[in-house]
Amino acid sequence: MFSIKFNTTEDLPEPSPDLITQVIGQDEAVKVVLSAVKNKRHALLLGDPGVGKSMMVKAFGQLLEHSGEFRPYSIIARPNMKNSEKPLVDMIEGHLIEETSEIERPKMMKQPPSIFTLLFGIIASSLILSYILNNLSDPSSKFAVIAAISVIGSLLVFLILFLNIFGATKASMPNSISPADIKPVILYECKKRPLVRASAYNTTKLLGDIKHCPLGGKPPIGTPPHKRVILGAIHEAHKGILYVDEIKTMPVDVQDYILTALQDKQLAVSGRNPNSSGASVETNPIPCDFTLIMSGNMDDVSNLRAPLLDRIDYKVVLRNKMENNQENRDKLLQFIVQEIKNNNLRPMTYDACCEIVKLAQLLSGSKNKLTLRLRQVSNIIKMANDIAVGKELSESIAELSEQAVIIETSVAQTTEKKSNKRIMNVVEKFKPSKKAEPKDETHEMKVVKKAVPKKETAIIELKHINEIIDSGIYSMSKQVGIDYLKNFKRYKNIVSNDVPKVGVIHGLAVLGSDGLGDVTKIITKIVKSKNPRTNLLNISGDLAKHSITLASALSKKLVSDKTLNITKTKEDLDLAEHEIYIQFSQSYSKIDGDSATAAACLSIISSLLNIPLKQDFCITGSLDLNGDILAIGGVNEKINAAKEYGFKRVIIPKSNLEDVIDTESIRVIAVEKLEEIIPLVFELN
Ligand SMILES: Nc1ncnc2c1ncn2[C@@H]1O[C@H](COP(=O)(O)OP(=O)(O)OP(=O)(O)O)[C@@H](O)[C@H]1O
Repeated sequence: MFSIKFNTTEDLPEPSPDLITQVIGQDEAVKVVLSAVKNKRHALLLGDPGVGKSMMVKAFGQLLEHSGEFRPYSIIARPNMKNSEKPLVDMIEGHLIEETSEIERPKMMKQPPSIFTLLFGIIASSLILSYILNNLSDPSSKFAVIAAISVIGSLLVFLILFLNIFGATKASMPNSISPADIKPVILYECKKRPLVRASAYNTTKLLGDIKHCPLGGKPPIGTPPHKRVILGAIHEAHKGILYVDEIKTMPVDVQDYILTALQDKQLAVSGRNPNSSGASVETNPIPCDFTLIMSGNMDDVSNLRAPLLDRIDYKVVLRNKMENNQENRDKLLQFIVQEIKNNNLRPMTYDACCEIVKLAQLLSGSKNKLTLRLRQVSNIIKMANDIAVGKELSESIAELSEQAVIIETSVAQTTEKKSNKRIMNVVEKFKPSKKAEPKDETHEMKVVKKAVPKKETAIIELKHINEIIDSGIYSMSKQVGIDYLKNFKRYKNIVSNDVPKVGVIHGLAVLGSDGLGDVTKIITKIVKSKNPRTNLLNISGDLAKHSITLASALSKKLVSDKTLNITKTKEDLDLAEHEIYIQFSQSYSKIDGDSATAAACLSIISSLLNIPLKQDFCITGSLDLNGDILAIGGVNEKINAAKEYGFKRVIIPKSNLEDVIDTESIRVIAVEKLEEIIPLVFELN
């Protein structure tokens, strides 16, 4: 399996701390994007979720920190004396030194206590007052307390109301500006080449904002505009990388702003919320010369405006699977070791690592491939770790309570003269929460020590991985599928048997996006009718409907042309006077696709010619008009379903044979043409 032998992953070398060497299976993409970043070209990373897009960008950030010269800089904001609504933002190259000590850092605005605070205060003080008064017997003391609290309360109410109601009015009055209000503030200090990450939907984080001031935003009560400027990620990424993920959610106006920033290499910050006092404030353009890397899934590109897409030089598609060879299996092993180290997990046994490789095959859909959707694999490893650790804990706790019972009994027997309190003390000490070492180590306590859970001994074993895979807990659709099969399978009238039936065949389907196979019974009945047509029952998806209609036409043609080499025909067969009913029996979940065409075609032929079909096999395969059996998806899930229902044979397209992972306890027959299937499935004698 791997080029190295080991018992557990603890025997393997530690992973490299360099993130770039931790990215596996994306060598081409890494090379391309690395050169893009070095040459300050913009890039778009596309690929399935969890294939390592963010990880790659993080790795580039780590590399950039150590590459080339970088001159630190700071961004400061000053008040604009001519127009206070247009604060001035400057970039200062180099380290901030003492002469800029005049500059202060922006603090969060202190807001006056609200009316709610006032109400809360009144209720709280009334309660305290009533409590105090109840406890005072002297009437003069009661009077003094009431008077004192009334004076303090009135002052507080006045102050709060003044700040809340008259604050804004006061703010608009001509004011004298204090020196603190004209001090410049540091908005951002950049000491190393930045990698700034922002989600596409977070407009404020991306483009910056001007904070709201409930007091009107003018000194002395309000906060001056230059102190309310918040820089965006595009400004903080100046001279570095701006990484924007989730491009699907990027609003069109944000795309336009980014476009402007890319072109002008500068962008002003203005208030984003029209209801805020910041809406009327706008800074001068602030430098933002960055390398843009965006990422998303393949379909998300449609959300990007053409002019922005045009300015992205590199469009890199990340792979979602790699070849299953020794080199890549070793890489997968490296990934397991990394995940264990990076997430502080327990070591994993050799067998469990092999099972992860098998899982990677299954998730890739082929024996010859390994999935690169590694977040999913990582999640499974983490959950298996939780089970391993959880089992250890529960075993220890069980062991602990067992010991406690033994000791309780032995203490009771051997120290009859001692008081009950003493016994209770000993039993108390068995509790694992008591960490303190007993001073006087008695026999009972030694036993207790033995029973305290041993730390860090759990190992992730094959059974833990299998528990996660079998439960399907890592995928919602898998769980729904498992639940469906568990609760519904027993009602399904599907049994592998040796009694051939006319028009009845077992097809195979995959339920849900993450795939769980199921067997579907297809039944065809022909009835005499003046209206010759094909009726489809319980078939939901459009593709399925079209393909079964096609299968019906093809089977009629094959029967009328007598190309199937089947001599027996129904005496009264006249296709012009028959209506065909095809039913996907007990198929209640949405099934789409064309993988049931071969099965449906055989079922119709069986009905048309009145020849029974054997009932000991399942079949999957897409059929084209030439009678060729073409590849289908989810072949492994389908084979597993056939096994689950007890079938001994499964017919699959030849082009899928190389994907088949496990052929244990079932005969897999690969076919290329419809003619090849005829002798395998019809009871011709
Ligand atoms: N190619 C890879 N090499 C090593 N680990 C990987 C790789 N791809 C994914 N992983 C693991 O999966 C985790 C998630 O990957 P990452 O966030 O980079 O995926 P993504 O492609 O950005 O996903 P999304 O599109 O959902 O944001 C990583 O932290 C890492 O543990």
